[in-house]
Amino acid sequence: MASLATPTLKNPSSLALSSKPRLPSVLSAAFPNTLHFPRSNPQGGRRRFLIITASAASSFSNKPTVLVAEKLGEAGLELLKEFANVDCSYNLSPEELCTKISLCDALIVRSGTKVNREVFESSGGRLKVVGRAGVGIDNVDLSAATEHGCLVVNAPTANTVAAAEHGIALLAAMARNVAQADASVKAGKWQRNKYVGVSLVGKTLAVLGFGKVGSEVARRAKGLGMHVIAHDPYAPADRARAIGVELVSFDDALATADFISLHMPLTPATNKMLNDETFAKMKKGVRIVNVARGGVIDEEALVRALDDGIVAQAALDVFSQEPPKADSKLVQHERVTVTPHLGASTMEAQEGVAIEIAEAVVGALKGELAATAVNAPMVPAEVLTELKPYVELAEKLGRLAVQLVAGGSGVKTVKVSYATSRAPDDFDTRLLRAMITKGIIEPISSVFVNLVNADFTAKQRGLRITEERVLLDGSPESPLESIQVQIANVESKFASAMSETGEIRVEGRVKDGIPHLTKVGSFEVDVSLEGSIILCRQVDQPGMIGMVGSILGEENVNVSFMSVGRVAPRKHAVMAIGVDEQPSKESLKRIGEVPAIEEFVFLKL
Ligand SMILES: NC(=O)c1ccc[n+]([C@@H]2O[C@H](COP(=O)([O-])OP(=O)(O)OC[C@H]3O[C@@H](n4cnc5c(N)ncnc54)[C@H](O)[C@@H]3O)[C@@H](O)[C@H]2O)c1
Ligand SMILES: O=C(O)[C@H](O)COP(=O)(O)O
Repeated sequence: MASLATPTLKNPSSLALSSKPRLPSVLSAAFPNTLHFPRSNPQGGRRRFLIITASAASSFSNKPTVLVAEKLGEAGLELLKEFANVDCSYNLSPEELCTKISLCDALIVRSGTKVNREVFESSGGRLKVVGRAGVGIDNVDLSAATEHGCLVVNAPTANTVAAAEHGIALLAAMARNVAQADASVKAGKWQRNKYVGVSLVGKTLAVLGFGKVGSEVARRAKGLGMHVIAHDPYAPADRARAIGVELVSFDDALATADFISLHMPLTPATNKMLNDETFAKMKKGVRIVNVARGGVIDEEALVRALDDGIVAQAALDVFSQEPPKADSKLVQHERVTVTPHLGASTMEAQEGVAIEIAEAVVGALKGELAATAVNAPMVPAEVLTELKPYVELAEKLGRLAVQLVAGGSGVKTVKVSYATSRAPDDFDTRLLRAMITKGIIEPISSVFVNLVNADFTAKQRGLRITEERVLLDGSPESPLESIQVQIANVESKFASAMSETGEIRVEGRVKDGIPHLTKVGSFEVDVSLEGSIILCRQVDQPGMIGMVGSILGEENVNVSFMSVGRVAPRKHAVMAIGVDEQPSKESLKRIGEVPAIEEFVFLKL
């Protein structure tokens, strides 16, 4: 039975980008719908690349537009302006942000802008990068970013010292009532007995969250003569040992600390970590510093703990709502010292953060894989170069396999086998998996798939992709021998594509840098994966190639490749014909009418 149905390629024009002369061949081939620009690493380290989706080739012929929605240091702005049109629009309302965002390729924010789902939805697919000029990314909806294929980068290092210094400043100011005493003197009072403080030396400080800021706070607190302990479920013990800090359990930290300093990110797990229950476990008279995020403390519980005398004092730079309400009991509390989220606000840190984020955003727009990507895997440049032809092969095998499914839908279970002699830790399949996913999903949906959203998109569509490595003997010179893609639990419109075990099976390998289809079902074939392919199952007999070739030749369709795979002479054979042009329906019908041809399918790559 011949099949004339050809699934429509939803986005054939996307392939046009790959022939744009300005695209480096490695990356344009890797992601035809993407912009990829390599950039040298100023540190002289390994170059990394980011795969950025380009909604329109035309947007690249002009400069990209970067919206800077909060104040950014001059040095960073200068860097951005060398590459992009920069729109500095501060204090936008959420509605104004949503309106503007559809005209922007990148957005840079600090902690004051909520980059929520609506922002990504309003961007209409144009927004490629969100740059968070700082560490905390709790104001960016990462799930929504990933779903929209938008990369999020942050600037995780430049404000570490500033935040640690602010933590120490609050610690000392709180212990010595600096803010309260200052206000009192300015109010004309002289209350020396009222503002007697407590000493830091010899006291136990518990650092909760022993990351970059936490460890810098610990280092400084030790210099002040404090005994420092830390709790962090993920911190390496050797880092703590190197600073002379003991890692302890959460409960031990709470029970022994005279001072607690918070330095963990705000996540669902850390949200309201300090609450009525945990305050009850603290030493009476404990003092708390928070330069992390307001949300890690249940603020109403803190007011109760202050009033009950469990917490003697608190010094807070951050609040669950910023700015907090003017009549907030916590802010107005006499034993609470507050600052308006100033942790990162030093001249030096702001210049550093601005440069760090501008470099990350420009690099990302150029196609570099950002070292500070928050929601995408990083693939080193040399790995990309090596994988380039396999990346093409992976996408094309995905495209072929899905076009072989009867009706093109119902694809839920895909099994991918990589035949390789590389050790598992020397063989990263994320990019290949993303490309197979792209190949499978794009022809049958309107979804645009890239490295950022491939796994998410697969999961969302209920597509389960399992991977296995078939270990080969031999030299691991080339990363891969072959890739096999199997789709289970579906019918095929080309029965010969079914394997003995009932899956649609296609297999390919790279020959002289060109991806080839080498197996369909149980039939060995050999056709380069360029243009389009006609697969025919026929009774093996002389003259078949000539017969089909002349039908195509009559309408000037150029045959690029032909190969026949057969089970045995004069039995069934599968003929794979590569064509540069798409044959007309009439020609395809004539091929189907050749008596020896039992079934055929036309597949677009
Ligand atoms: N006030 C400011 O202006 C300012 C400035 C910089 C950073 N910050 C905040 O400080 C946070 C920390 O910054 P960083 O650069 O040190 O980040 P980091 O990622 O280097 O460190 C965070 C640490 O918290 C740990 N952690 C995670 N969950 C934890 C838990 N449940 N209990 C204890 N520890 C946990 C992590 O393992 C990590 O070591 C940021 O996320 C940001 O919210 C605030
Ligand atoms: O997470 C951070 O980096 C700090 O909270 C700084 O935030 P900011 O950029 O709004 O100063």
